Formats: sequence, structure tokens, C-alpha cells
Amino acid sequence: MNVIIKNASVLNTDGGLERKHIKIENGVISAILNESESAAEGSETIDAAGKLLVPGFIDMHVHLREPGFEHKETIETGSRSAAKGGYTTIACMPNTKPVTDSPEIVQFVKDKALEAGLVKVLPYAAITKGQQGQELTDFAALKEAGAIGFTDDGVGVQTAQMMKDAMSIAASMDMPVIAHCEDNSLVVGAPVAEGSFARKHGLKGIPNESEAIHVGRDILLAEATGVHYHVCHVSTEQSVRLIRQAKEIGIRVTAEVCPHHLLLSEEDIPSLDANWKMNPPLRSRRDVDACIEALLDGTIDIIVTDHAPHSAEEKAKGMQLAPFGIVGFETAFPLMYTKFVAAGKMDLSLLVKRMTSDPARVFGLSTGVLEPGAPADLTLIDLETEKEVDPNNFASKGRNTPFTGWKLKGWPVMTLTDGRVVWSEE
Ligand SMILES: NC(=O)N[C@@H](CC(=O)O)C(=O)O
Ligand SMILES: [Zn+2]
Ligand SMILES: [Zn+2]
Repeated sequence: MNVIIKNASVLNTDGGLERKHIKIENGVISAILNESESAAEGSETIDAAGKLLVPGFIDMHVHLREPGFEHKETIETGSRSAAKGGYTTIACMPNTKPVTDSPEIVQFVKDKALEAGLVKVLPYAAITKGQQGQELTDFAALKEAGAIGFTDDGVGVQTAQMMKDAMSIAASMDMPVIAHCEDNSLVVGAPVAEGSFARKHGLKGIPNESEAIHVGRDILLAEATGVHYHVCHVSTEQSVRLIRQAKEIGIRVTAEVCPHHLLLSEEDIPSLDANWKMNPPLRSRRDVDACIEALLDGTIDIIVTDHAPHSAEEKAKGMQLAPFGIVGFETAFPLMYTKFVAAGKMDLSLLVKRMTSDPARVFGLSTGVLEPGAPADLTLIDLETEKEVDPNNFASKGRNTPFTGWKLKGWPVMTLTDGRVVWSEE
């Protein structure tokens, strides 16, 4: 089937906007025409006048909750939420029930994603069986089944020997190790970061070192093993410093950051509402500033959401007892666009890059670019209309966000995967 997207605003190599017509044939971008060139009508024509057209966003860190926690999210509802947020490729974490530690579960995730038929879902597999930190999974079998990397996200790999073994095997098969960095001996049941909020409410605080100690340890192990080491949800100044130094000396490390760690600090937490509880926790303003600087200078390679839906009942348990995590797909781009691009702190082209071609580069994906021959994974965005974040309108089952009521611009209005409209505002 052929599709033509007419009059779209497309970013050019200088970061300016140009009007283009995009021709799509059999799910692939076949031509990008200048405004003056006439595009023969396709079997389907989409008028994109006044809308920004970008490669579909890529989110390399998400939780879809299926199998096992379907009351929080399913692969279908998570895929729809992703499509609504402008994402066309998402990589899902293995902390399901059962854990994605066998080829059967990898296959199950792929089957469910195809059944949903909305976005491309790339499964990660666990480093250790049941994510218990005791015994490595069968990396070769998991790769064979389609896992794109290994991670115990949700928990840190507690011993250096286990991590080193994992990295050695992953390196030998050219697979990345993706790490949730958290040293449990420094985190004893604390729900928020160390800082003024924790002190005010008499809560235990999570120290920055609990993250950075793993980052430092793992960088040394990545150097020793030669693995591609990717750091999950960076949130501290110290982690940024270690990653920057490692990159400078050529260690194969990449990193991601979430919008909430770029926008909120622990001082912003208004109450004991658990919609402000996530792992890593909101840290100090200093940490936020370090993460922003790192994203701008490329020390941090990509933006991810760490979309982590939980039910309202679970979040109602309060700051101490509720599970960590917030949803992310449907607010990520509007938040980043409004608070960084529209605020003059970041170029639009850099923001788009960190959500498309940079994740594709880091993980070796064929998508994330607007060029002939690339899959027609595309997102149209309205940069003008301001709307309030209303969790009741989320496609996700999760409503757990700290951004309720924020007035934002930059809302995706249409998403296409392989040339097929998978979500549209109408
Ligand atoms: N980020 C979170 O706060 N929660 C994640 C786990 C994780 O990403 O570590 C979850 O699975 O709920
Ligand atoms: Zn994590
Ligand atoms: Zn996560």
C-alpha cells in the first residue's frame, strides 16, 4: 500500500524546518520530495500542513507488565500508550511474572506485540534467573529467541563477579548489558532521595552513592571485558562524572536519562503522594543540572521514559509502601519540548535526535531516521496547541504521573509504524 504525507515540516541538517512530501511504499520511505515537486497522489494521502514530522520515537526502557501484572498494563495497552506518545519502537524490561529469563517468555512478548500490531516491541532478557542475582540465564538461547540485550532492571546486580561473568559472555556474543545501578547495602527501605523532603517528613533517604558505586564498578568491568555497557536512568552528578571520564578514555559505555530526572528535584515533591515515588528517586537540583548538561553534551546519549505503570490502589498505599515508578510515554515529548525547546534551553533537532537516531545508533537499530529506504516509522506533532496533562485521557492503564495539570505543547497527533497509521488524534 502506498501513502503520501504532504506538506510536512521536516528538520533539515542545519536544524531548520522545511516543507516536504514523504512517499511511502510497502511500509518503507521511498522518497522525500521538496515542496515544489509534485507528489503523485498515493492510495492514501495525509495532509500534514503545519505539523512537524519526525522519525517515530524510540524508547529503550519501558515496562509493559505482561506476563503477570496485567492489571497494571498489557503489551497491548502499553503499545497503544506508546503510539499515542509518538513512539514506534520500544524495548521492554524483563521484570514481569514470570521474569523474561527463558526463550519461551521472549517469544511470548514478541507474539503479544505482533498481535497488538501497534509498535515494534524489542524484548530485553534478564541477566540472572528470576532476577534473583544468583545464577546467570542462558544468554545464547535468549539471544537466539530474539532478546536484544541483558538487564536485571528493577534491581541492581549486587556482586561484581556476577556482573563480570555476564559482561564477558555478552561481549563474546556482541550483546549489550543494560544496568539498573543500585547497591542494596546502601538502600535500606528508603522511598525517596536523601535531602530536604526526606528530612522534613522523617523518611529514610536513598544516597547518590547507591547508584554511582555501581556505575563506577561496572565501568571498570566494561573496560576489562570490552562489553557495550549501557547505564539505565542516570540520576546523579556522580554517575555523570564517571560516565564522562569513561567515554573520554574510550570505554564502551552509553547512558540514558528520563524526563522526570531532567525536570524535577526532590524539593519539588509537594506531598506524600506516591505519584512522586520512582526509582531512581528525584534527587537534588545539582543532580538535575548535571543530568541536563550531560544530555546536552552527549555524555548521556538518549532519553527514555522508564514507563512504569502501577494501579491506583498500589499507589494509594502512600510514599513508604507504594511501588516505585511513574508512567511516561504520553508526556515525554510534550514535557521535553515545552520545558527545554520552547524555553530556549535545547534545540529541537537535538531533542529529536536524542529520542530517535541516537537510540538507533546506540542499539544498532535500522529505524530512527528520515531517509529513503528507512522503515516508515513516523510521528506527526502539533507544536502549537497547549493542553493540560490529564491522566484520565491516557491510553495506558497507568495513571501514575507527577505531571497532572501541567500545561504543555508538542502533542503527537498521528503515529505510523511501517507506513500504517497506528494512532491518530481523531
Ligand atoms: N523505575 C521504577 O521506579 N520502577 C520500575 C523498575 C525500575 O525501572 O527500576 C518498575 O518496574 O516499576
Ligand atoms: Zn531501573
Ligand atoms: Zn525501569
